[in-house]
Formats: sequence, C-alpha cells, structure tokens
Amino acid sequence: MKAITLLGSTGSIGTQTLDIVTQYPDQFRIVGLAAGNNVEMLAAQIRQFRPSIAAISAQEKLPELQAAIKDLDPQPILLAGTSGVIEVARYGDAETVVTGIVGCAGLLPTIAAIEAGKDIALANKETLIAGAPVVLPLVEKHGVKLLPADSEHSAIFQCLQGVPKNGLRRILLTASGGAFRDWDVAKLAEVTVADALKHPNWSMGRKITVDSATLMNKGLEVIEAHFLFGLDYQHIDIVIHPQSIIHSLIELQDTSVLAQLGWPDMRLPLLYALSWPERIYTDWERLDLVKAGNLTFREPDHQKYPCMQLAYAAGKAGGSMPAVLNAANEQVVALFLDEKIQFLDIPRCIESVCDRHQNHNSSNPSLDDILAADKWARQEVITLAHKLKSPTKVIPLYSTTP
Ligand SMILES: NC(=O)c1ccc[n+]([C@@H]2O[C@H](COP(=O)([O-])OP(=O)(O)OC[C@H]3O[C@@H](n4cnc5c(N)ncnc54)[C@H](OP(=O)(O)O)[C@@H]3O)[C@@H](O)[C@H]2O)c1
Ligand SMILES: C[C@](O)(CO)[C@H](O)COP(=O)(O)O
Ligand SMILES: [Mn+2]
Repeated sequence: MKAITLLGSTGSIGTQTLDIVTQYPDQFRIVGLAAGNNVEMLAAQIRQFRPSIAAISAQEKLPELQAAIKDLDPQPILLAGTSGVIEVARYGDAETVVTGIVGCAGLLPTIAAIEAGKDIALANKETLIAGAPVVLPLVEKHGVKLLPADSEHSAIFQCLQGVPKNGLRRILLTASGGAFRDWDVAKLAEVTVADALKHPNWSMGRKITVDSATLMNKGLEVIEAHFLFGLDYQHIDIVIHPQSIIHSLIELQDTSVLAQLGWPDMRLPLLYALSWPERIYTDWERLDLVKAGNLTFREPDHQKYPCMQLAYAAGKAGGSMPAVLNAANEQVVALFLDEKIQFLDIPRCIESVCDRHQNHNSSNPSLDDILAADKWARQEVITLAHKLKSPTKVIPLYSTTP
C-alpha cells in the first residue's frame, strides 16, 4: 500500500486524487493533507481519510479547523500557515507527495518534500517552471522520482517508457485552444471572467482555466517539458487539438511518432503518477474512437495568443526569467479574476515585466534569487495595474520566513 501526502487537497487536483484513494483503499492511504483556506472541505477530508497530519495555510482558520474535528480520536497533528504546509510536505512515512497547490506557493513545500526523500507526483507546474534551477539538483541529490501528473507530460512520460536513451527527437504538446479558440480576435477585448472560465473540455481550477484561455498554460507546459525531459526549445512544439483526446505525442529519431490517448480525465495521469511503473485496472469509461469522432489539428495562432511566445522567450532566456514570467502571470491572472484588468492586459503586463527583468536575469539563481524575482515580478504587475486601472492588493505568494 502506497502512503501519500496530498498538498492542495481541496482543489481540482486534490479532490480528484482523493477520488482515486477512495476507489483504491487497498492501494493507497493518506498520511498528510494540506489546503489553503477551505476549512469545511479540509475538515471533511480529515474525517474521511484520517491523516496523521494536516495543515491549513490560512493561519486564522486553524481554530475553526480544530473545532470542526475536535471529536476525532486519535487527533491528527493540526498546523497552519506556510510553515505548517511545509511540515506536512516533509512529514512521516509518505512515499509520494502529490503537489496540487496552485502557483508558486507550492515551491517551498515541494522542496521540503524532496529534501525529506519523498517522490513527487507533479501536478503543480509553476513549482518546476519557476524553481527548476533549484528543484532539479535537489531531485538528483536526494534520489527521488519526479513523476509528471500534468496530462501532457504524463502522456509524454508514458510514451517514453521503453524508448532508448537519446531516442527522443521532438515533443508535440497538444492544446485544446481554450475558451476562445473559436472566437474572433477582435472580440477578445471584451471577454469577461465568466467567458474565460468556460473551458471546452476540462473542469479545472480558476487560474489554470484562464491560463488555458490565454494559451499561457501551453507556454508554461513547454517550459515544464523542457525541464522534465531535457529537450531544447526548438524541439518542443505546440499543436491545437480541439478534442483533447490525444494528450501529447513524441517523435523518435527514426521519425516514428507515439501518442497517448484517453478521455479528458485528470484521474488517469494522476493514477499513473501514483502507480508507475505498474498499471492499475480501472472500470473507468474506455476510449471509443468512433464515439470520439474526428480528431483534428491546427497550427497555434501566435498573433491571437502572444503568451505562448512570451513563454518560449522566457524559457530560452533561462535563469530567473521563467520565475518572473510565472509570477507575473500568476499576479496578472489574479487581477483579471478580480476584474481589475482586461483579458488583453494579461500578455501586455507579462511582456513588460519580462522586458524589465532582462538586464537583471540571474543565470544560475539560488532559491533566494528565485523568491526575490517572484516577489519583484508580482509587485511590478501591481504597479502596472495602477496605470491600467484602480489600485489593488499584492497577491501574497508565501511568508518569507518558513
Ligand atoms: N486542475 C487540473 O485539471 C490540472 C491539470 C494539470 C495541472 N494542474 C496544476 O495543478 C495545480 C493545482 O491546480 P487546480 O486546478 O487543482 O487548482 P485549484 O482547484 O485552484 O486548487 C488549488 C489548491 O491549492 C490550495 N492552495 C492554494 N494556495 C495554497 C497555499 N498557499 N498553501 C496550501 N494550499 C494552497 C487550495 O486550497 P483552498 O481551496 O482550500 O484555498 C486548493 O486546494 C496547478 O499548479 C495546476 O497548474 C491542474
Ligand atoms: C488538463 C490540462 O493538462 C491542464 O494543464 C490541460 O493542459 C488543459 O488543457 P489545455 O490544452 O491547456 O486547454
Ligand atoms: Mn496540462
């Protein structure tokens, strides 16, 4: 039985992971849970899965959480704040930590888990995009596995099983095209938050759904693929595939192309990240190609979606630039979701902040450099937002004293 700790248990990735644990109680057990501020759902999860330890990031919610489960015997260790989430990440006999926290808030807990010798089922892409210069050496040093749970990177990882070293020539990342894939570019100036949250194929958290709508999610996934699979950027391509049945493809040195297909269901990549190298039987709906119908493909429109090229440029720049791109995106998406800026301001703000970082890019950033770049980028976006619209709050990433 595999012992798991789940970070971000109350979110889309978190609840789908718990669906898997519920379906396979003989295969998986929960050691730790961590959430942001959804105290009701976290309390219910603690009651159902009886973890040894749990944390809620929102410090002020701890008394409410304690009260909600005070009848449980034995009591789990209950913690709060960033330090509490970090403690959960490193705690006890968990073999694998599923990283379902959204954004770079997942970075410090993921590092703690790696330093505690735990394998990582990586859903939280921002952690790798921003933190790879620190995270990848730690993965190597501690001899842990970094198992992709993002659907495209899981597809690539699945296709790579059995491929000889140096056999990989090119990665083709598929993209649904997001909420506005059939919208005329002229109409993008007037989109609402509700419009952006209407993903055509997947049900996900708010931030990533906006990222899918701007195609920044795909740009981030290009950087994620670079760090996970070691290919340079000119060998990582994007293709629009509206049906989201092919979850990505790899081209081998002999030009053969391998693909992984399935219904758009995040439980499958999550299950594989937890069961690898084994495969677990499921009674889930099996793919029916006739029912799936036509599988179509088209070139990405870089004029309509500048975020992809911004991500390629940041990835190629390397150093602390991916962290700046990611933080600027997190902050500007938060402002968009707060209806403080317009949809088309998203790429404009990100481009401006990345431009201003060019002469300050740290080529081999330390963790402190990455955290500082992240914080700087968020503040820059806030400053820009003042020029675009009314003032707003900085979206805190983390407390700087873990
Ligand atoms: N959803 C998908 O299908 C999908 C697919 C591939 C990759 N991903 C990646 O997986 C990650 C999570 O995405 P999601 O869609 O699951 O997001 P989500 O639904 O918004 O859930 C985010 C989770 O993180 C928690 N959280 C937020 N800030 C936190 C903090 N400072 N400390 C601890 N927990 C915190 C939230 O807690 P509360 O809700 O309690 O505040 C929630 O449990 C993202 O990096 C995303 O890119 C998601
Ligand atoms: C589900 C998914 O893996 C989230 O990253 C997928 O990438 C979302 O679809 P899209 O192709 O980015 O719209
Ligand atoms: Mn994805």
